[in-house]
Amino acid sequence: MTREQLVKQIYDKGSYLCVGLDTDSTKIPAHLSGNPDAIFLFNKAIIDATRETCVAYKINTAFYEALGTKGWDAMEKTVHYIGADHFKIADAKRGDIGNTSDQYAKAFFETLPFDAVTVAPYMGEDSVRPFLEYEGKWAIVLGLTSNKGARDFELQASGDGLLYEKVLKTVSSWGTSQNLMFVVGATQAEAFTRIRELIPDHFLLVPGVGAQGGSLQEISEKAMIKDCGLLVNASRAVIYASGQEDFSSAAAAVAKQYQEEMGTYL
Ligand SMILES: O=c1ccn([C@@H]2O[C@H](COP(=O)(O)O)[C@@H](O)[C@H]2O)c(=O)[nH]1
Repeated sequence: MTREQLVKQIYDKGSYLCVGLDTDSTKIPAHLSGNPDAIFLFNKAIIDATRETCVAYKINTAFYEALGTKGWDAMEKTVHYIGADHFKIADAKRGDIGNTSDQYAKAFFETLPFDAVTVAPYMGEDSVRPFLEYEGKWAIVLGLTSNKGARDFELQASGDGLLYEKVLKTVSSWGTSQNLMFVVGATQAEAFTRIRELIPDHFLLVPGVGAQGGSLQEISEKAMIKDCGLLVNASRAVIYASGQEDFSSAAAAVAKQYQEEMGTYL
């Protein structure tokens, strides 16, 4: 999906919500959990309930890889079920020497129909470049993450700035704002103004609202740009809004609330 197509979806829907399908097999409601296809059926119900209110889905591959082939099959069915109108992110945090990254890019962009893969920048340019070589596909590079471990490296001094600032500056020269986004955690709201000085045009994937407590209002006020430039992810707050039979209507209601609030900032 191109930037133009993504932006059109955002303004047509009045939403920059990304629903995170962090589907934990231990949290599937009881009426589904005995079904051999429970993970996919849960995801399908969430997707059907949130399609109109979000523009993207983020599949965190860890939750599927943890289940072996059964989990990978559920992920594959899910990404196909989402379809072409939504931006599909594999949150896999990949990145390795060039010929290995080639294979990761092939796995998510050719074998599976994802639009974007999250990539760790630590191994440098040759580890990221393979994800930038597909027309209409995106690398979403970890910039400043939402967890407390961000202090261990990302927020440490490096040269005349902070390490994450160096990552944003350097990585942004490897691609363009048409094929490269950055992950910035919603819990890092005080950094958003600085981040927009460094990368004024790139889309940001922002996890950390909902369960991690980040403020949608603060992020939107500080980091929204003229064509939005934001995808805000919520996983647990949406998909586990209820643990009962009404889980999909509860998810729909939470996603609708996010959409309504986002509509006021767009
Ligand atoms: O800095 C980061 C990078 C990735 N994540 C991922 O986003 C979701 C957040 O889930 P919630 O349930 O909405 O908290 C999850 O997949 C994380 O692995 C992040 O949280 N922070």
